[in-house]
Amino acid sequence: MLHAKKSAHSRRAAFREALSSGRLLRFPGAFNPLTAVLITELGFDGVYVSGAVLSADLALPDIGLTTLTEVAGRAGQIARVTDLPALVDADTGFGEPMNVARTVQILEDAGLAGCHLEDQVNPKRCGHLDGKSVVSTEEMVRRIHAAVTARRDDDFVICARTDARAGEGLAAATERARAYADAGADMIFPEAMADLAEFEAMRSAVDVPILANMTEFGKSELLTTAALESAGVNLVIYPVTLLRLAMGAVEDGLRQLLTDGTQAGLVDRMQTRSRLYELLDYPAYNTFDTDTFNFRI
Ligand SMILES: C[C@](O)(C(=O)O)[C@H](CC(=O)O)C(=O)O
Ligand SMILES: [Mg+2]
Repeated sequence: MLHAKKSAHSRRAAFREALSSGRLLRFPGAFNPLTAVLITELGFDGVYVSGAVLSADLALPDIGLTTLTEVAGRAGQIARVTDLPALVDADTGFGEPMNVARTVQILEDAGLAGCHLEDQVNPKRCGHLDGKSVVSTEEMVRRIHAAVTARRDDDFVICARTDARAGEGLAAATERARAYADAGADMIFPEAMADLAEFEAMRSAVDVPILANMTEFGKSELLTTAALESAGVNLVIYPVTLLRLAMGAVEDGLRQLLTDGTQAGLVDRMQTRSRLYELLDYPAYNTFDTDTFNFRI
């Protein structure tokens, strides 16, 4: 009811422990808090808060237009409804290393379990598009130092993402990953790996956990959890999957509504009122007032 039961710190500690278990953790991208409730109920290991989704939700392209306040606000709303750890996309950290430091503290305050910071230049773009540029390794190391030094909870996970694979090749990406881990990053997010062999190469390059981004319509082959786990990947995100599914259904539904002049033919595909109320834990609010849930559905 109302909120997560576990403190942010205990969720972070559990996240750390799970990351070192050798198990693959599955983090679908929640496009709103209600989605995070469903992700939790169905037994996933965590919730991802995607920058691409956050900007698309505002009808904006993912080019760094969203502000720290917007990202922290939405990520906080999502993190507070689940006992699972929530990992948020902090893009390039919203500015200079000093901005990165402030970003980390604000995301900690918002109850997140961790964030990822990437080595792209500003304005950034989706990691699966062509034409990306990255900052120097030294500049990214400064971002990581700022992040690691700023956090007040040592269990807050700082994940460093490298976008170097596309422009500089796999060897450069693994070299950067090593430098980022040496600088104190807790996890590496190698962006736009082509296939399992590339994840394996990244796995042997670093000792810290690694993250796989299974985004659709991108540059990575969509690999199964079994394959990723066998390659030693620690965490998989499905960042935009649920938004794409929902928007596909929304568009189909709108078209059918226009054609049929009624939504009657769509009702079978909808989440029912009773399922929605179950997810909202509606009856539990009778703890406050027994007249709250006094109807049948
Ligand atoms: C993971 C990602 O950073 C995101 O914002 O979700 C995106 C996903 C996408 O655009 O498909 C990315 O840059 O890979
Ligand atoms: Mg992103």
